[in-house]
Amino acid sequence: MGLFTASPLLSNPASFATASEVAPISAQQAFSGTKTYDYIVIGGGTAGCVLASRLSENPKVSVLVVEAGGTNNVLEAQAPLTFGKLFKTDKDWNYETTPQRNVDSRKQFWPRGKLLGGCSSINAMMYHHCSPSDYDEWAKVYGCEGWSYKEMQKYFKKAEQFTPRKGRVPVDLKNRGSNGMWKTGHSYISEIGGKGFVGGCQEVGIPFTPDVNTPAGTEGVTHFMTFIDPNGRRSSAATAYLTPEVQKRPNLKIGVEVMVTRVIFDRTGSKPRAIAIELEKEKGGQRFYASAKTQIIVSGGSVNTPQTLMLSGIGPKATLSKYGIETIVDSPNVGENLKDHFCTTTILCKAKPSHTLDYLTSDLKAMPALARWMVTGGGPLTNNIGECAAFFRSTDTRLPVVHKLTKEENKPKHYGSDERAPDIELIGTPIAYIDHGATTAKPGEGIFSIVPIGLRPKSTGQVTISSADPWDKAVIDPRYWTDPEDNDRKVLIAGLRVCIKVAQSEALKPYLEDVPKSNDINNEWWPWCADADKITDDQLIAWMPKKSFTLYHPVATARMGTSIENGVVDLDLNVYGVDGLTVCDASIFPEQISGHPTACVIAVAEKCSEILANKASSSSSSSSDANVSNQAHL
Ligand SMILES: Cc1cc2nc3c(=O)[nH]c(=O)nc-3n(C[C@H](O)[C@H](O)[C@H](O)COP(=O)(O)OP(=O)(O)OC[C@H]3O[C@@H](n4cnc5c(N)ncnc54)[C@H](O)[C@@H]3O)c2cc1C
Repeated sequence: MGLFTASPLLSNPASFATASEVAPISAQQAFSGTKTYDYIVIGGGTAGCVLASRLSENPKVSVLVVEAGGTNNVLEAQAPLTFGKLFKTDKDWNYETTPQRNVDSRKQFWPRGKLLGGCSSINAMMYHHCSPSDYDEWAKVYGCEGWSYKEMQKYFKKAEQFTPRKGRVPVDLKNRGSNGMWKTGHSYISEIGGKGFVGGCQEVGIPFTPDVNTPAGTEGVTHFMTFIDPNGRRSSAATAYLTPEVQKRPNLKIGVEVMVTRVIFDRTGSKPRAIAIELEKEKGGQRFYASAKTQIIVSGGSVNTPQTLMLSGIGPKATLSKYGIETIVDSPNVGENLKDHFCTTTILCKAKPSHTLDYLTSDLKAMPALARWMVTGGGPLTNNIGECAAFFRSTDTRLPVVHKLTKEENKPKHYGSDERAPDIELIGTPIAYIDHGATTAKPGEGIFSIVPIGLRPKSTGQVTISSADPWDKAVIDPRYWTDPEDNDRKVLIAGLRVCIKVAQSEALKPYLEDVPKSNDINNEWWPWCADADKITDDQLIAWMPKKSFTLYHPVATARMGTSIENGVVDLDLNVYGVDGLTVCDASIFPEQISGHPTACVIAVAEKCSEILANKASSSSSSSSDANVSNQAHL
């Protein structure tokens, strides 16, 4: 076990795993015949980086983390505004859903990060605890004792290192963490967003709140906090938790550009026990194995985690049998209960180009901003796109615009996690956000984008497999807008009506151009250019699916529950039916939370690391077997 030289990232599996044509079948065989660690983390993404870092803090244990993608050391994963340039590259799993029957039968593009840091390296950096009642719901409604907001707060704080920024509305520092590994603060905010959009939200009755991440809840309109470091760089889970110092730890190995194809079990005992992982560098290539004495943790994210579990024999028996996979545990909830956040088509307002960031989509015009960012760490390239947002309830009677114009049968029910928790978010963006950023404003034109998001969907989807081949993509069917009450769409009608009023507010006017009035839903500026009071529900319903899109927040596909009947993992995140296997990522959320999930994933991973460390120390202190060694076997 020596210190690493050269790059600590290992892309040759032979340097951290053992080549073999056959998988080990017993713990004894695995631990004597393959490279062995105490912990193996599958996926060096958002949760995986936290786990690898925290577990390897104990120099007595050895940790291997294996990431299918490569390094996060690329400009687009560092300069906040540029993350969209990683979509559809080799840093993206580049998923697509099945055709969504209630969304014009369109397939939906689902980017997921395929690099160290996972989605936290390619996302919009919006830092959000969501609603405190979301976690109380986990505890009270889903029986997940130990996961209430009061209990989670400690992990949010443990993770965070907040740096106040001059010139920003001050926040109460008692609610912010100061000693954590993950850096948070405020990014560049445009005037059109910070004053125009925020002022517009206030005009319609949404109060300003400087901090949506406090025990007081998340209602209001805010200048979003981001995960940005004081040098203007993205603070992803990789940059925060796998720092150069952490990467050099002799007890941590980081494998990259290698796929974990399945988990291997010892089935000689009364209960199957996870003992090893199988790896491949490319489809049909040499197989490698690495073993774990203490625990294997699956952190592949909400799409890949259920896929890996199913390929390993844990999932609905009928699905596994269909593809000739031997069932280790018939676990009916693997891949089920999928919830995502879904947006309507974006409302586009024609803005004065000097007030938006559309010019930065031209590489040439972006050069001065790039130079500024590289030298000072400041300027518009630190904008995170989701710079300002508002959270409110679709049934809030203080927002009469929601109700006055909506037909009785289209009025939504509020399914927030408590009576005060939001079910709608509006995001205001100083740039054209169309087709996930792929369609830009015309040269010389400026666009301010506003979009509502349904935060508490009732539509429930599925992730499943289409074969036993790990290189075949998982099948994703979120079943958007299919809930029996059609409430998901009704919530968005309410959201759109508020958006339109904000778009037409006095506060935004000084930043916008004039366009001719039109009531034609095919006009590029509709519904901003229409008479808000004459827009019908039917028009909104016809328009909203045209370019509606995911907000990239799938959860719950390996959810935590009180038994295998309602969950995949128990309250310590152990997989039901086997020993030695944990899941830790967004897939374990029992229910969708009302906002942006990265902070929650990181808090969950902080808690999971603590659970695992406590478990190891209690079993080593109670173990009577003096030969059981916690030392690395590299
Ligand atoms: C474009 C975009 C914008 C977003 N914006 C925000 C935002 O502003 N704020 C916010 O809070 N959230 C945002 N999110 C959501 C948030 O980033 C994710 O919910 C969260 O990061 C998920 O963390 P995770 O650990 O569950 O999965 P991931 O971070 O996706 O990690 C999974 C990791 O496992 C790896 N992996 C998967 N399978 C294997 C395998 N078989 N072998 C080896 N490695 C494997 C993957 O490559 C990946 O690195 C956004 C997401 C996206 C995609």
